[in-house]
Amino acid sequence: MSVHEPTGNTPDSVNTKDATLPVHAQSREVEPAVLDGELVAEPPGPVYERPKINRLVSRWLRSPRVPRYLKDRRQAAQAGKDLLAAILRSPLRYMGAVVRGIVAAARWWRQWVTVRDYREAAEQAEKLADKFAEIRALTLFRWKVTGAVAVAVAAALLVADLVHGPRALWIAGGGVSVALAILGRRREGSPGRKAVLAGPRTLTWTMDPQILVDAFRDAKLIGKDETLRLVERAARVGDGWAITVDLPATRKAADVIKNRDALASALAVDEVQLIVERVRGNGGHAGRVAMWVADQDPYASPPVRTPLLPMERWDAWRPVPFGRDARNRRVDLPLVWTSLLVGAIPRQGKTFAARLAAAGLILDPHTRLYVADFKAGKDWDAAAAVAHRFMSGDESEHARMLIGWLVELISEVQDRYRRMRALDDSICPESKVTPAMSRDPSLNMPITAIFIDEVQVPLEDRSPVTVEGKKLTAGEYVGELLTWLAKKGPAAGIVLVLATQRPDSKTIPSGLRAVLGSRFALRVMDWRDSNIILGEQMNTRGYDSSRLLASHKGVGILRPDGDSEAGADVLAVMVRTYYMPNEDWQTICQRGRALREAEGTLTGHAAGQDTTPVPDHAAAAKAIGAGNASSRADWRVHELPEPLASVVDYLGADLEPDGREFVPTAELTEALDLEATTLAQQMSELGCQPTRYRIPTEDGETRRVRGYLTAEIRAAIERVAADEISSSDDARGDRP
Ligand SMILES: Nc1ncnc2c1ncn2[C@@H]1O[C@H](COP(=O)(O)OP(=O)(O)OP(=O)(O)O)[C@@H](O)[C@H]1O
Repeated sequence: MSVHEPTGNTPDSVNTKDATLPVHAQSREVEPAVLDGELVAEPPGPVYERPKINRLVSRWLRSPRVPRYLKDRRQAAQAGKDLLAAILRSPLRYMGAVVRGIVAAARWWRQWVTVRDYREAAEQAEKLADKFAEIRALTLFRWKVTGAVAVAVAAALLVADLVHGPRALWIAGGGVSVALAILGRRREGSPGRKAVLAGPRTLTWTMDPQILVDAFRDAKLIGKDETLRLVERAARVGDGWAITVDLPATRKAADVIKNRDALASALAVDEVQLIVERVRGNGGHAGRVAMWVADQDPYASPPVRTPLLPMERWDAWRPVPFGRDARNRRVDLPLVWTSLLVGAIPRQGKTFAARLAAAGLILDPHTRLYVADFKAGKDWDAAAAVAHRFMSGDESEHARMLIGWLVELISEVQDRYRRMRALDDSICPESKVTPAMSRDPSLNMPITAIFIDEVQVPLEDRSPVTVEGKKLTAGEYVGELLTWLAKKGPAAGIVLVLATQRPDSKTIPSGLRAVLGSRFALRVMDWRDSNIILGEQMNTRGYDSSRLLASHKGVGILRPDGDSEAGADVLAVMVRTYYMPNEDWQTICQRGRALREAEGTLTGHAAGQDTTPVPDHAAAAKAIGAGNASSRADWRVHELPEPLASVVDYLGADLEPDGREFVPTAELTEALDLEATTLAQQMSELGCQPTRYRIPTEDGETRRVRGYLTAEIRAAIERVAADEISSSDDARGDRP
């Protein structure tokens, strides 16, 4: 029931703003406000009927007590197959159990008839000689009992045969075989003879779950007396077997992922064949593991061509088809609102991977492209037909040209933010470009992607540039501009895709790496390089791209942006990129050009208007705050002695004043593979003394550990830099 407000003769004082202001009473007889109302019955709220049967079905499906094979058709089919296989194998298994039973019974009888226990007791008490006569008598007696029982059984069988016919013999034989089968059944921990050098281990866990449990125990993923719980029985999925199990309480699925190699060894498969994932969300928990074991190397098959090839066009806002995982599931890569770093040693497929990302954007005519190919090959040439700006070369002049582009993009981003602030909320609800805004020609805010292949070339360029009176190398300036763009650009619709052959921290500034959202690491030389691309400690979580095989071209570890839909569920995934040879790439670029011509969005280099932007360095320097930029760059410029250089490498952005405050010695020794005493000695030679510091532990407590304050490490770097400068000044002074 609700009371409706009066509408007709409402006094103004009730509804107008002024009425809320205090009013001085003119006289005592103030006319009271007359509120006119009407009682009406509240209309009944909508009743959403849920049929009972639906409720039952949903409870059935959600109940943890109902086994999976009664909920899922695939699991039911697998259960049926398993049952059939068990029935077919049962005669053999029965025979095996009977034979084992006969052996066990014979062993027992031998021990009994030779009075083994009595004899051993006498031996231990060193009274065998005294008891010898007794033991002999007992042995004789037991032999006689055996003979009597054998005669009695034979006689009983003969009588039964004469009275009831051979049926009786069959029944007796059946009964004895059942007893023997029970005696010889396989039990956990049952003793058996184990071969010293058994044959090769093979993958038989799909038949015998005990082998899976043993493998988890052997890999030390569960304790000796712990076991697994089956969530989804082993079933054929694609070209392999999938199974989902629950670990014992307190064991973590993350640890299984981390120790995938040990599990692969215990299961006798190559680690590329074993995929281990956590089951997340409603159907999963921190101890639920989904495993998939491929029948053979999943990357040995011919690569799959990109599905973009037959597409007429693509929407840049949709994640771009990037590749397939080992289970042949599609892996898409969101690009808008994020940025991508691709790293690997040469000839592993970096350019191919970066081109895949580009292909999706090329097929959207509302996307603007900047392509800088510092590889100076012909891999990117076809993109010149669609790119707003294009260059190919590895000289200093190209690095300078890139600086011009980046400064232009910084002004563009600032301009976009300014204009977005002025836009109506219905068009621009947050300070972020939306799909509609990016396609509106009047707003001129298209998704703008900049692809830089072999980005280490401009980042290592030592030619001097002067920005607002400050002297920098071109490489440092490029690093700072890229860092700013990677930080601020994505929300304004700028996508950065950087590919590098040298993913070390001296080349890619840690500040830049820290703000690149998505990472793709193809094969690298060691785990440090892998961590530099994928992020700190990723090797300890089971993601190390140095373990990939050289023959697996295009296979890498993709760590999607944690903020994106793809990155919300998985930390990282191993993927083999789609194969897009040059002719497919050229076709896509030509199609992209035709689309842009039709939409009237062909601009810049592709449209023959290749104007070099006039860089507004003053605005860019103001934006990136050139002052603090150089202090960070200093760490890279100066040649640091070991172990300081490795510490700087390892800590990366954590060493910034707004990064970590303290780093434990144990963490450094593990990361740098150094003895604690060696590290302490070398660091103290550089004037860096360890200290004790309280750090939070996993259970919420704090613990005092030894380590270094990052401020101390920064001070040591500055001392080295100061020494270097003074020694070079001295050297100059000494010159005649
Ligand atoms: N997904 C893939 N499937 C199969 N082969 C691939 C795949 N991606 C790349 N390749 C092969 O790997 C080779 C090297 O690729 P690419 O040129 O991209 O390497 P790169 O890492 O950029 O090398 P560089 O560092 O020398 O520039 C290509 O010639 C291609 O044949």
